[in-house]
Amino acid sequence: MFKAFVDSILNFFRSLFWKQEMELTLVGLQGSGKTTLVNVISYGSFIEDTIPTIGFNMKKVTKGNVTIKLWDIGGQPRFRGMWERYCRGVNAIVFVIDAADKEKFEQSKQALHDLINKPPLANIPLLVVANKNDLPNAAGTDEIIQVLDLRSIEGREVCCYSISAKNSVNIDITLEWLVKHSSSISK
Ligand SMILES: Nc1nc2c(ncn2[C@@H]2O[C@H](COP(=O)(O)OP(=O)(O)OP(=O)(O)O)[C@@H](O)[C@H]2O)c(=O)[nH]1
Ligand SMILES: [Mg+2]
Repeated sequence: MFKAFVDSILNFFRSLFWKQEMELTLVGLQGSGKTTLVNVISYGSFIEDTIPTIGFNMKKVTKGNVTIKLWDIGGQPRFRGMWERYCRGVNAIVFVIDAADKEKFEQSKQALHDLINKPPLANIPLLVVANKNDLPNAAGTDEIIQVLDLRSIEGREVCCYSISAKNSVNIDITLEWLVKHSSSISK
């Protein structure tokens, strides 16, 4: 009883003084669902008619005491040269893969490893989100970890979640991981 009272007082003061700002960059092949995920995080709802991202978009959202700047970079081949620049100095990289599009797994693996092997991106935490788990043939996390060879990645925090931006599945744990594991590298 007394402990609960003390905890609530502490939480109140924490909420007054504890503020966190972070920047995340979302990358991944075209059509994997980056913009849809950003929309779900920002507005809490699925927006069906996204158009391919040309270049990049930025959205700023506040969740409790955390303000998150989300960089959403186009996944078309002509924009992939921009990925590294927008990943420099961010608190975490979010790599989005369409878990149902198995034909593109190899391409995703290449794109991911090309990116994270760039020296300026060393140590930046990496969250792989296997999106579209609402589709019947979507691969689960074990398969994604294997096809993307995530176990070979060393020297940074790495995690993989199976999500559905469409049905808002596992969006909360995705954000929780990002807030908890984000490095304090500043842009
Ligand atoms: N079934 C299903 N469809 C999804 C999901 N997330 C996104 N989509 C659909 O996938 C398509 C592409 O989504 P976008 O968010 O535009 O993909 P993107 O990664 O931003 O694509 P680029 O901007 O071209 O790189 C759209 O038709 C979305 O409605 C999901 O969780 N489940
Ligand atoms: Mg997009």
